[in-house]
Amino acid sequence: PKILHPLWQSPLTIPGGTRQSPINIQWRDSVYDPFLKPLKISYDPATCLHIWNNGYSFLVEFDDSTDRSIIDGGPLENQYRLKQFHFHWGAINDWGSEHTVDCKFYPAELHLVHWNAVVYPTFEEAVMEGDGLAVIGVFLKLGARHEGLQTLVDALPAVKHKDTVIEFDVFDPSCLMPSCPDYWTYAGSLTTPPLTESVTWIIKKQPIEVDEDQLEAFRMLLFTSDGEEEKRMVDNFRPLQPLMNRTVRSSFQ
Ligand SMILES: CCCSc1c(F)c(F)c(S(=O)(=O)NC)c(F)c1F
Ligand SMILES: [Zn+2]
Repeated sequence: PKILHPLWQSPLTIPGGTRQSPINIQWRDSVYDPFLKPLKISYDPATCLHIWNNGYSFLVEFDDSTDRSIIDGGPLENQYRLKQFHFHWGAINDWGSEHTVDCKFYPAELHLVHWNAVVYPTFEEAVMEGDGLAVIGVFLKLGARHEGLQTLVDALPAVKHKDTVIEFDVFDPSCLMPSCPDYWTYAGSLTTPPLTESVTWIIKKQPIEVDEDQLEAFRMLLFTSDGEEEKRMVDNFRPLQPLMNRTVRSSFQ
């Protein structure tokens, strides 16, 4: 029988998929690559547009019609434009991240999605190409309240239901970056439909800290639309996928 994911009604593994995400990052198996450059991040806070509950997560979307918010360097051959960021989280603090490190889950994971506008004319086309997307993954761990995240948390009640949007016109996602420059990188895929194998993953080694109230604010969002029977938006992470013939490289020794 075809086993479908309860949330996404899509196959848990893509037939013929050789570079699916997420994966467990086994620290000792990652290979230091001295040729990896530092990641360069330059975001313009004015490119922030709105927050949207799309029924899988809440997305903070950016104006990607110019190169005002971009990343460059790292494992990338071109600069990539910021399209949106979103999170994946659990019902409780014991799990929630998509990637794991030495089989350890974090309570949540931030994804900043960028696309290769140097080579591809649209985001939709980049989603279908092996070098089309670059996603920065940042782990969230329970700790001190994150002041930068709080402005986002305060807006979440306005997007409680699926398909609700709220204007959000100034936010600098750089405030969500950990101070340590170290990262792992590997070739992978989207973790939500269309699950295309188009992502260069850049996973930051150092997590950021958020407090319990901030994680609870994520958990009060709903998968469901207004008027439907309420289903809390939790556990919106995909199961781990086989590493297959891939090496995870590290930017640090
Ligand atoms: C056509 C996709 C719409 S944009 C998007 C997204 F909404 C999303 F959730 C993920 S993810 O796979 O869940 N996390 C990396 C993506 F990669 C994305 F590119
Ligand atoms: Zn994601």
